[in-house]
Amino acid sequence: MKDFTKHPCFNKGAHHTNARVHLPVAPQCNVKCNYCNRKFDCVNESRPGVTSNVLQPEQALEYVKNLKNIMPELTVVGIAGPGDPFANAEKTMKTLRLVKEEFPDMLLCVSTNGLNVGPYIDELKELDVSHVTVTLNSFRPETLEKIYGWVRYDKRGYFGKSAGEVLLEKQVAAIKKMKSLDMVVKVNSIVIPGVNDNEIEEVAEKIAEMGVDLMNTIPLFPVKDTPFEDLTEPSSEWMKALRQKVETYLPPMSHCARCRADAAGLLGKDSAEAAQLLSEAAKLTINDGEERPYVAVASMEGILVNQHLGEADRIHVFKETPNGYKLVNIRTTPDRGIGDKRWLELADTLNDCRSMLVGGIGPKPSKILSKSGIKVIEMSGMIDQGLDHVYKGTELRTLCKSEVFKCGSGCTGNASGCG
Ligand SMILES: C[S@@+](CC[C@H](N)C(=O)[O-])C[C@H]1O[C@@H](n2cnc3c(N)ncnc32)[C@H](O)[C@@H]1O
Ligand code: SF4
Ligand code: SF4
Repeated sequence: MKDFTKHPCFNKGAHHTNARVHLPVAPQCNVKCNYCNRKFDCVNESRPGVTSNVLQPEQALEYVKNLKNIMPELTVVGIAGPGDPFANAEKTMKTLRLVKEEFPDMLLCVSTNGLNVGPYIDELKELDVSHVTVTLNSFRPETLEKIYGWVRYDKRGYFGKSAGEVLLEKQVAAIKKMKSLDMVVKVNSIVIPGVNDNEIEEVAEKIAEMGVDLMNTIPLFPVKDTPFEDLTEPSSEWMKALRQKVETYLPPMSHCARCRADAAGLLGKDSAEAAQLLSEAAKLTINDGEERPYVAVASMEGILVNQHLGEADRIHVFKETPNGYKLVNIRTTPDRGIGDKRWLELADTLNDCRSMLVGGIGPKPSKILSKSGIKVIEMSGMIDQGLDHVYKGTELRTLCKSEVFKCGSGCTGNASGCG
């Protein structure tokens, strides 16, 4: 039986003695919170959603191994972004599994918006993930509408009240299921002045009825370039009074440090050595996808992703090395005018590539390449950015096709796709 008293967030008594690490393996998110800005590469900012690197699961395991050597007081491994663990469910579950196999006594936890955790709860339980945090900000759709720009669930986008309704329904179902499996559940509620600050007691009452163990009322941290950037952060006196109200329903958490997605160390005392280990782990070459080590790129000059596949006579092929990305070779695309055969032959030519970066692509070739195991990514910009996305999982601002390249415009084709 694991010792739950060793979790510094769930047990205040442990926060001077027991350390936690957040593994930043989950860069994507399925929700747009109007207070969140997931900016990477900012070592000086200490707030949720920020990380200096994104790790692959295997890199994360190496990081934990090295960290445990210098931080024997490490008792908790959690995943809290920088996006949402279950918008990156495969990577999250793989990371938890790897850590559990290597460190069976480590406490495992995840922090999620709750939208897509439902299908993974049984597996989390099986992996002995004991502590789950769900961010739930209101029970009222008219308030949720003000907090969430959009919600993406099951490949559909939701806006306005319906976004809040979908999110709330999934959060409530997930919390109920987790409690039925006896998991320790904490709810985070971000206190947003003038938006949900007069509903926090209502949230406390309702989650207490659902058996939630702990409530963490977090004052809004107004972040630049977010819709809530101009709101005022609630004062500590105000937060204290609020926590006293919460206490009548369930235990409040009062020592949350609003940590980064790559936080490591004792709460409020993140370790500089850990930051160094994290950056080293991010450079490790991993074997995942070794049978397809390369990435194909449609580029005119080998620097930018700037070609529609239908227009490309040559494809640049890159690989990741410990010294950065290297061009492996340039391959000729099959001749035009042979219909689908052109794309089947191209798939064969690129059978050692795991992904292809293109400025644009028609539906037919996209389908054929994807079916043959090549993940097609439409983007514009520096090739290195696309390679970082494939190899390191960093976020990519994927432009919609019309922003990148209009099929047919500037193309000698007829805009009917390149098939
Ligand atoms: C970055 S999120 C990652 C986990 C997950 N995506 C979620 O939202 O629960 C971790 C926590 O930070 C909170 N958070 C993000 N931005 C914040 C801000 N500007 N002020 C206060 N809390 C914030 C989130 O609401 C969440 O409770
Ligand atoms: S769900 Fe979490 S990571 Fe996603 S936008 Fe909201 S706070 Fe940021
Ligand atoms: S953000 Fe709060 S709950 Fe999460 S690790 Fe930091 S102190 Fe713990």
